[in-house]
Amino acid sequence: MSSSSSSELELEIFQYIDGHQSDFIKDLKEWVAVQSDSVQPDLRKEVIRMMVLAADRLAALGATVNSVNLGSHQLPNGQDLPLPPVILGELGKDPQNPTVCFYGHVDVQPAKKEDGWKTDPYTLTEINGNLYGRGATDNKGPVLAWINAVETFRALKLVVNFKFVIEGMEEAGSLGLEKLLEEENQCFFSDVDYIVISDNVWLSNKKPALTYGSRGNACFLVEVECGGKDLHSGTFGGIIHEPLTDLIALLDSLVDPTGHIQIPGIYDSVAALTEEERKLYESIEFDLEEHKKNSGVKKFLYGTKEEILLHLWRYPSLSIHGIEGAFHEPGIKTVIPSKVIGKFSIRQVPHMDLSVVKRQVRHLEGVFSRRNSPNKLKVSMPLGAKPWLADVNDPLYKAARRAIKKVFGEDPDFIRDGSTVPVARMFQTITQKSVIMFPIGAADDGEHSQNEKISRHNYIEGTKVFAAFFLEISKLHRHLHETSNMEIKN
Ligand SMILES: C[C@H](N)C(=O)N[C@@H](Cc1c[nH]cn1)C(=O)O
Ligand SMILES: [Zn+2]
Ligand SMILES: [Zn+2]
Repeated sequence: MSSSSSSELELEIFQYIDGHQSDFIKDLKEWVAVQSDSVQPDLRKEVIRMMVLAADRLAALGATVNSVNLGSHQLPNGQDLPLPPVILGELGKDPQNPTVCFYGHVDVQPAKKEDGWKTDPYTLTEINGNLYGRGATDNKGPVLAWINAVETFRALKLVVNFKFVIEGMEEAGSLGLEKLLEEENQCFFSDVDYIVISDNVWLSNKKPALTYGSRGNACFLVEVECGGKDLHSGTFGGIIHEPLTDLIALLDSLVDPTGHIQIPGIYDSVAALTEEERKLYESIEFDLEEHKKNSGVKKFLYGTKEEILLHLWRYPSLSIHGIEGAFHEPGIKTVIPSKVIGKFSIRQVPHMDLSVVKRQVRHLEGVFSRRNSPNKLKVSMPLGAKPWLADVNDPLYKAARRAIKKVFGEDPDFIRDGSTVPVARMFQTITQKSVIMFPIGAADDGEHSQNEKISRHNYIEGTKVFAAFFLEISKLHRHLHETSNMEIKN
């Protein structure tokens, strides 16, 4: 930590954080132990239990906590499932202080030991300075780092008013959240000055970063059905149009081997790359070999740093995620599945429009009709999140950059992210407040993957960075207000 220019208050705070490392890790262990997987319906109870834990943690901090009931949602099979509540928390109301609203989520992606985890995904395990467990970096670790930074301040002196938005459906598309934000815009958000999201990772394993843009995501289901039951492939194979064969042809029509999306018109509205941007990309430090090593693959689709960054941040991508209804167990089963559902998503970028993308995906209907199959095709887009882009000249970025410099001793990378935090764009559009993505996880944390982790270093120094940020944003905010008051007087 570079503390040459740190104030006494900062040093006191940093010492407090260092001295409470084991408490902070114990908290994370307790949270990781909850299987708050929002994707699998049978684990919804665990997500709701997790929301109670998070609400209790905020209440213990002294925050006023409102767990807002969002009702329920319907699954594609017609089953009704309760949505977890969204927590709106509040701590401090000093009109002299800026009000910073933090967003985080405490639901996680599915994880099973058999998927190839070295350790039990729901038992936080420290190996060589890394804390392994589902949700360690996405997003329980960063949420706790923020809460623990707030706790540190509360033990001393609050320089910021805090608000919290904690949800439990981010991994399933933040269902119900947009409506709540709209309803609360004139109430809960009316006195918020700044919004901070810490739900992504740095571009590098070691160098900190601040994120000013992210892609959106349009998720699609492609359902192909023949009769009402599975069939014996000896009795019916060769005489029927098989749903899985149709589906594979449909999925194959989406993207070519170079990664180019084959849906006509999909690239039409992608914002043109400016010369300034191109230069920016050239100047970004990015270790292609490190990134390849993190992914575990042998070769990327593109060979240069600039092409890789452009295809992650500036261009859309299409990924195929799975096929429901297809036989996937080990061994052989000579069956023809009667109904299969292909799942794919398109990460979109400015200025792509979700409704246009949805229309363009009707390309699948054309491919299907050329197959002359009597089967039933249904294409739907159950989820659509928009891309987000922020202004790096906002005071939020200045304060965060100073905090990073103070704690990590170097300036952050200014990056975009290829993944999606649906709430980023919602906050921006609905509240019109400034939003920053302020990651503390590293590029090799393995979000959504086996052996997800956050390093002890990032977790603890990340807590310090958030604490340093509170001081910086409070200084900057006061300065901005004094300057604007002077301008009014003159
Ligand atoms: C970046 C964030 N931690 C995350 O993982 N977001 C998910 C959200 C999502 C998008 N479509 C469906 N869920 C992601 O980018 O996959
Ligand atoms: Zn996340
Ligand atoms: Zn995630």
